[in-house]
Amino acid sequence: MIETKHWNIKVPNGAGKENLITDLTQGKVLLQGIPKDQIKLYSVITLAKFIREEEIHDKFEVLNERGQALKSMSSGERKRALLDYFLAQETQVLILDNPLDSLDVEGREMLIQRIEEVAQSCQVINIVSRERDFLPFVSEHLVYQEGVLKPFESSHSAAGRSLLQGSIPEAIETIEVKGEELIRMNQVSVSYLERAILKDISWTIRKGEFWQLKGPNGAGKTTLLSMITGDNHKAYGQDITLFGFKKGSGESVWDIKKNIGYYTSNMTYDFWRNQSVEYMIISGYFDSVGLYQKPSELMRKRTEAWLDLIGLSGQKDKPFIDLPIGHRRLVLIARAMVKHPPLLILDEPASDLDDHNAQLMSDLVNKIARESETAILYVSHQDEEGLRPEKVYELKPGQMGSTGHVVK
Ligand SMILES: Nc1ncnc2c1ncn2[C@@H]1O[C@H](COP(=O)(O)OP(=O)(O)OP(=O)(O)O)[C@@H](O)[C@H]1O
Repeated sequence: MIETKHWNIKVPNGAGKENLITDLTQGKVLLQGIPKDQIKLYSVITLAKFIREEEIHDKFEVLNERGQALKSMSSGERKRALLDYFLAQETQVLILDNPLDSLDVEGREMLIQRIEEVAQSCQVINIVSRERDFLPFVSEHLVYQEGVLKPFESSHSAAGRSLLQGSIPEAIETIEVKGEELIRMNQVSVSYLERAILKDISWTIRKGEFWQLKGPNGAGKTTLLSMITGDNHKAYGQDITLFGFKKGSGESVWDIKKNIGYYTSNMTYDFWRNQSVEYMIISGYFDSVGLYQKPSELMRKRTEAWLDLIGLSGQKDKPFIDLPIGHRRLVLIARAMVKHPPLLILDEPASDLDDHNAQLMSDLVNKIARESETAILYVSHQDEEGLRPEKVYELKPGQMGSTGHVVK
């Protein structure tokens, strides 16, 4: 009997992961001679297809143990549910595209164990952006570069050295907030259909503070954020004060939104497909992305300074969508920051990034924290090496919903 070889393959951002996946699923590399219907692929694209089926055709093929559909699950819950669905099917080869990304510590351990069990009877190919996501029981390592699979050698990080040159460009106008507090929540609780998610959250964010919000998958981080951004009607009737406005006191959406710069990793793929890199940053000065107003000279100058800082001035006319993912991430963070909002929210900014780009991103966020008056709320289930939040707020799940704790 021939021994089954499992593979960890590191694919740096921009190396052409889609081409590799096509070659694998068509049996052109590593999997020669295996029937195509015996090769299954788990990826975010597969996940998006299942969600579309739910939305358009009311077809609910993947449910979790609570019978919940993918659409209303948290991002980590979705990943787990889809992987469970795949792992339950018999197949000769399972290709996993970044399976551990955005899972919490416990979720990662459970999943690694589950994949190891499955690997007794099927071949596993684990494609990752970061070395830390290599499956520990797999001994064969490769890296995909210039369209070719090569032997893998561990890369040495440039930790401690700043990768960005220059300073954070200044704001054009100051956005004033009265007092020292930006956000105050007092005993905030949220439930969905009898299920308690958040329990008695009391939390204050003050001007200029650098917070990390963490907690395991499904703990309620996104739900808590939606209390701040005003995107959840469950915020009404709660004791919440946002930028000096008591929630429900007649404040407009704009009264709140003008104070927030927002970035979430979904934005990297979502929209603005035909816009240039320069436009993407300039549009941060305007309230609406679609309505292009004429930028002032000063806006252009500041945008140029941002492009210099993130090392992309030579690429300003390029379509945003053609940039590698790590650069798109920096552009979107710059876009969220151009106005120096009182609060910058970064929701899972490291997801899908490789080691080098994750370090660049952390570098930029640390710099913003050091050199501006903006408060930062960095949301992630996982600690990011090199990131230096001064304060950490942690959600801890419990029977009655997650409780919140200042742990640093
Ligand atoms: N509209 C909804 N209906 C029912 N349940 C919901 C809804 N929205 C969220 N939930 C549930 O609330 C819980 C908290 O979800 P949330 O997305 O806030 O978690 P999270 O901490 O951001 O998780 P992750 O790290 O996995 O993204 C999850 O169990 C989720 O399934």
